[in-house]
Amino acid sequence: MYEQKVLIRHDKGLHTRVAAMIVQKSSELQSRYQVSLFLRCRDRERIPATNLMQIVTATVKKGEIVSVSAQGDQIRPAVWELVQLLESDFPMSNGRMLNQVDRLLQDNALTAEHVFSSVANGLIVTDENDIITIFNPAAERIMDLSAAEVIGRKADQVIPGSRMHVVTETQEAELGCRQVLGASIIITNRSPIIVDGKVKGAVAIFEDISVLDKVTGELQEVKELKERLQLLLESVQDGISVVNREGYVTYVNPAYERMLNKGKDLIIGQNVRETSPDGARSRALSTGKPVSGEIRRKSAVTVIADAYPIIVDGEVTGVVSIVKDISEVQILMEKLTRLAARAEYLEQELQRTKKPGKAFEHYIGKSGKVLDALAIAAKAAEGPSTVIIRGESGTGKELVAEGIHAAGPRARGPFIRVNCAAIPENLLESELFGHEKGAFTGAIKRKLGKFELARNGVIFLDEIGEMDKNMQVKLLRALQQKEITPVGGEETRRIDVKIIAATNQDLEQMVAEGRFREDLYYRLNVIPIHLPPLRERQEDIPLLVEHFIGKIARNLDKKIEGISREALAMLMEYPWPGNVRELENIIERVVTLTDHGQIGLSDLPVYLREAGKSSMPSLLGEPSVVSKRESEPIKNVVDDSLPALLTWEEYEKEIIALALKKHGSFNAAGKALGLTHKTIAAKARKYGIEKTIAWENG
Ligand SMILES: Nc1ncnc2c1ncn2[C@@H]1O[C@H](COP(=O)(O)OP(=O)(O)OP(=O)(O)O)[C@@H](O)[C@H]1O
Repeated sequence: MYEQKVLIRHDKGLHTRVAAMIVQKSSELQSRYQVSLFLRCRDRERIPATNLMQIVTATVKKGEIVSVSAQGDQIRPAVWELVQLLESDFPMSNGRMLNQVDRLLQDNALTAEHVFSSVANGLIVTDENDIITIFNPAAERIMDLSAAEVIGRKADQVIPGSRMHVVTETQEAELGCRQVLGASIIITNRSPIIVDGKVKGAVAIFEDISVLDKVTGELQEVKELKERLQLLLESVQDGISVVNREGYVTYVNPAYERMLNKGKDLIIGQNVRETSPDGARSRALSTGKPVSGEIRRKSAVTVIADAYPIIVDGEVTGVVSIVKDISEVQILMEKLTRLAARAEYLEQELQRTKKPGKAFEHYIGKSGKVLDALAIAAKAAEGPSTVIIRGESGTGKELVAEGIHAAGPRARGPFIRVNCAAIPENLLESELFGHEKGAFTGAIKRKLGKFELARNGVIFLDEIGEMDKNMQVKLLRALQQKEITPVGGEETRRIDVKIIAATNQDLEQMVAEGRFREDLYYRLNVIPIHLPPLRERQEDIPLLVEHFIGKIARNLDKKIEGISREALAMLMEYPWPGNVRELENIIERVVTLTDHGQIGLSDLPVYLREAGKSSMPSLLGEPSVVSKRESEPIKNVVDDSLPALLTWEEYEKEIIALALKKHGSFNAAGKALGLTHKTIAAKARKYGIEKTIAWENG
């Protein structure tokens, strides 16, 4: 770049009018020589030689050196001519030139005025006496004052809280001052105007930031709200996820990541329509309706999810889902269900009048048949094999089953008794295998079956011969596969129980008649134990009588010394169709009703005595209650014309037929004889006397 230095000789230096002449000349030279001209003084930046304001504010004095430079085509003549002007005395003789300079100055003044008027900020200028010289339209608007009434007057008199005079005095700028003016908030910069080191007044530029202030405040509130929400989302234990209208996951909180055991980088960006098209979120997105209570397995946990569509102006723009980990709850539910079922069972057991015995020592008997049976039972207790206990009603099958449980390795586990005859056929399956109603509600309404209740213990299937054939199939499957399927459920459950079945029925006969499945018979008949009827072990009667007298007297807090020889002989003679249960019942009644220390012949029920006389029991007295009216004539059931000795079965048939005739129902006849109604019914069927009762009862 070509540059030439010039010494300024003009007395007033480059003042306004001189500067205007330089600008005018430079414009002319630039267009004539196709160049751009610049001035530079005191090592400052170059300034365009056509910029009046910049030349004036450079305040170049007489005697200072100014560099003139140019860029473009003919730089030398252009620089030379401008140097000539700068070195001259700036003659004003040329009238044309004078006019042009004046116009330039006028234009510049108008431009400045226009700039002041158009700026959006308020502008106030005061002179060194605090007199307002400029008050632009924005200042009028913000201050609600008209320029006409304030220009020419002292600022601190017309502008409330004005500090222009302070700035003029101190010559120190005040920047970013916040000021409340009526309902508005104003921010002001005030600066002193210093020319040639002398203060010439002050300028204030200010703007109304009320709206900005309000927006800033709102923004701050939104920020705080966002922070709070963020904190909330991060600290809740429920998993939260958000998907957008296309189904892409856009947000997940840390709890959600934990539940999935995956970082959010792997989750965000997935599309739920692809990863889980039937899930709650996909459905809420497609239908625009909330989906709640959806149970899902996620990673290692079970969760319940609710999904809510985000609806903006009637359009679904995404979905928020809230997921709760219910694994713990499920475990607790499970425990609760188990405990509730167990409590219910125990309560039922308590209701039962019969007190269960503890182990084999409670099974009284020293006869060979009893010892044989107990030896097998003790062996059977050691292993896991299925046991079936056979014997007439009242022979103590349950007592032996309890003994097997108590003597075996599962003694610490439960002993669960199921009377297959007492439960209606349609309920037996759910009683044994349990039932459930749906995955979640099932956790509450689910009922555990006896097989599950007996886990780690023993299940005692009493009266197995009464089980209906459909149920026999299901039981067989359960025993073979060692697992059960609860009613209404799909999942199978392993069973871990020792099975003891019992029956007083002739299972072999039933198999032959097709009433009991052969395959189930073999599956159950692994270790059979036969309990002898009491009439086949008369030698045990004294032991049992002594045992029951002692036990019952203790319970009733009575002092009974024993039983007379005659009375005992009579008890030993009686055939005991109801076996030990009948004997126990009779002893209980005798002990209850007797008033003296030793039980004598007269304490025994009349029918026993009559049976003793004729070797046959009498049923027309009060067999179930010890008669207090022993003197009353008792009609002998046995016709004198009958042969003296009949077979046991003939006696039994006669006894049962008479009991049915007298009492009219299986139940009442059973009670009278100390037998269950099932046994009575079975025997009646066996002897073909059930029709009699139907006919008799009309
Ligand atoms: N050998 C025994 N020693 C002591 N008590 C016995 C004996 N046998 C049976 N009992 C008692 O007789 C009653 C009936 O016994 P249990 O219920 O075990 O008979 P069961 O053979 O299972 O009868 P059912 O076939 O009618 O169910 C019980 O109170 C039991 O305690």
